[in-house]
Amino acid sequence: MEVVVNSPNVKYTSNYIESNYDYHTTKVGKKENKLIATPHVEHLQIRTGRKVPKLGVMLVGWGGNNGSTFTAAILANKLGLSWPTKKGIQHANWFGSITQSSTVRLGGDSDGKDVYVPISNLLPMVNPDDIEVDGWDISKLNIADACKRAQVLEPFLQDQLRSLLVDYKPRPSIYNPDFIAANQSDRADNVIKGTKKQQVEQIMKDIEDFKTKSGVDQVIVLWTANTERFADIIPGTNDTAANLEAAIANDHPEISPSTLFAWASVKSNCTYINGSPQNTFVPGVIELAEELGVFIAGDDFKSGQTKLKSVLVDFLVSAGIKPVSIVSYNHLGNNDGKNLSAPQQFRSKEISKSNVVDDMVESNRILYEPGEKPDHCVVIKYVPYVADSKRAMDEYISEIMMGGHNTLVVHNTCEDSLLATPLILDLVVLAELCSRIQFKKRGEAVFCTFHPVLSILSYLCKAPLVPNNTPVINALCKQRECIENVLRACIGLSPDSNMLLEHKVPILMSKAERNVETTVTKPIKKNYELEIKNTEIPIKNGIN
Ligand SMILES: NC(=O)c1ccc[n+]([C@@H]2O[C@H](COP(=O)([O-])OP(=O)(O)OC[C@H]3O[C@@H](n4cnc5c(N)ncnc54)[C@H](O)[C@@H]3O)[C@@H](O)[C@H]2O)c1
Ligand SMILES: O=P([O-])([O-])O[C@@H]1[C@@H](O)[C@H](O)[C@@H](O)[C@H](O)[C@@H]1O
Repeated sequence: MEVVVNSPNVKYTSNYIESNYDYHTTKVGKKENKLIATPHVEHLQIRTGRKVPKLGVMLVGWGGNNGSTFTAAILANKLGLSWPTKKGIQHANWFGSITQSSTVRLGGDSDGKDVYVPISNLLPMVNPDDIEVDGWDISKLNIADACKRAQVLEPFLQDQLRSLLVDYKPRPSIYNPDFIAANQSDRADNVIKGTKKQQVEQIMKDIEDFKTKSGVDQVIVLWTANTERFADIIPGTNDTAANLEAAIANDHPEISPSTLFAWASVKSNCTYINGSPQNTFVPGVIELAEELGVFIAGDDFKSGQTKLKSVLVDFLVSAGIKPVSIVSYNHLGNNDGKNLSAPQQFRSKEISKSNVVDDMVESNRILYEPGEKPDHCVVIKYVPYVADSKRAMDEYISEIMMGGHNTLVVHNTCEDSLLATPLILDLVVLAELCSRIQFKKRGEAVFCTFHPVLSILSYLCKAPLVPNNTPVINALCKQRECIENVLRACIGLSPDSNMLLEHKVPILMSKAERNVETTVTKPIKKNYELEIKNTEIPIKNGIN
């Protein structure tokens, strides 16, 4: 059901949803041994384009487990397919996608009951059924055969899609054996020859060719190819846009395929998203994106073990419990696992999986001294037999009061690609939506967009890429609230504070809830009356 906001601060025109939104924050300063908290408000005008474009998604690594599964899922949902399984009939769905399968609390009805709506009802979003898919792979296998190779989807479903998927053929791609595991070389039968400059030119031609042939209005390029080793950041080579452009022209060996794809995409005015952990976004690419105002986002889909970690550690630390040892082991047998069995590629993944607790640890100086962190160990092993069915085992040891310990052990088995595929959808749907959202301070003339480094997509990434000198947030609940509350602001609704005072304070409660009239008239005791203005919070034993 569509959501229409009844407010003088929200206007629906034929082209935009416009909202006057007061953005409230708290500025904190220090004065002697006090922290001074000062409420601050920015009076904003936000407008969201109502026309949803026809979206094209070009996947790098299209023939992989994630890429082929994503393509099959788009068609299976579009065609409303179902298939028999040993437990009965299974219908296509998008479980695991927040835009397709999650809801938000809109507010309370006249009976005081919470009203929840699909998150996609808040603002006009791309319908997955309308997405056109294309892409590249170093393996020339068509997508029907790629699905078979991936061993992710049931044969009964694959059989229904084969006649369609067989016509999806990945475009030749940029292959550089120096950046992915040597064990991937047997797949590389579909590569673009030539210099790096020629390869970039071909990628840009491919994007234009896809646009022309598909008739899409907008293209988003997303990397779901193999994890690459980290590239060295070399001053004079990839540290600025100009130097990177020159390095590409000079065929510099340290420019990775993923950076070439990012460069070509940004030059083609296409949002580029990195679903893998490598440092595709060298400073030269970030500078180009900022100069051209093109969105980039990443890194590394946050799909399973790490997603849970960004909830569990947040829960423990915010409960005043101190995680002191985190060991995350998993084994899997898909091609991703095969590629990650090589040390340099594993190192990329180890980095993205290891930094996810930093913000939560940093938030609590009662538990942790400056610089103190839990032991954190990441292990990934390749065991072919389990294929895409990843087995993850985690152990969390925490200190509780008076020298006690709490040990949480988690065992998690999942088809890894079925956790990542819905994230690909959310990344492209939300990135496209963000391209239609603009902000300005009330009274000013010019609207601006989000910063080109689209950190609002952090919820979907293990190692969020954020604008320089801005905070990296990994706590999943905060990341999800960020998305929810930005969408609410676009339709003039305040953040859901979860205070629910309307159910706690008699003067706000409904008559039915109050049921004892006298509590409303009960005099408020003097010492409860607080004057809240520039609240001064004394600093206790050095804790800010
Ligand atoms: N749960 C998940 O599946 C998950 C979670 C987080 C991150 N990731 C990352 O997503 C990526 C894809 O995962 P997957 O399971 O689909 O892996 P996959 O190995 O099945 O697919 C990768 C595909 O990329 C292709 N490829 C490699 N180099 C290429 C290049 N330069 N250009 C074009 N294609 C290239 C390979 O041929 C392969 O088809 C990996 O980097 C993985 O680490 C996956
Ligand atoms: O998202 P997550 O489950 O923490 O991490 C996953 C790893 O556990 C897995 O070994 C790897 O193959 C996937 O690419 C993904 O990165």
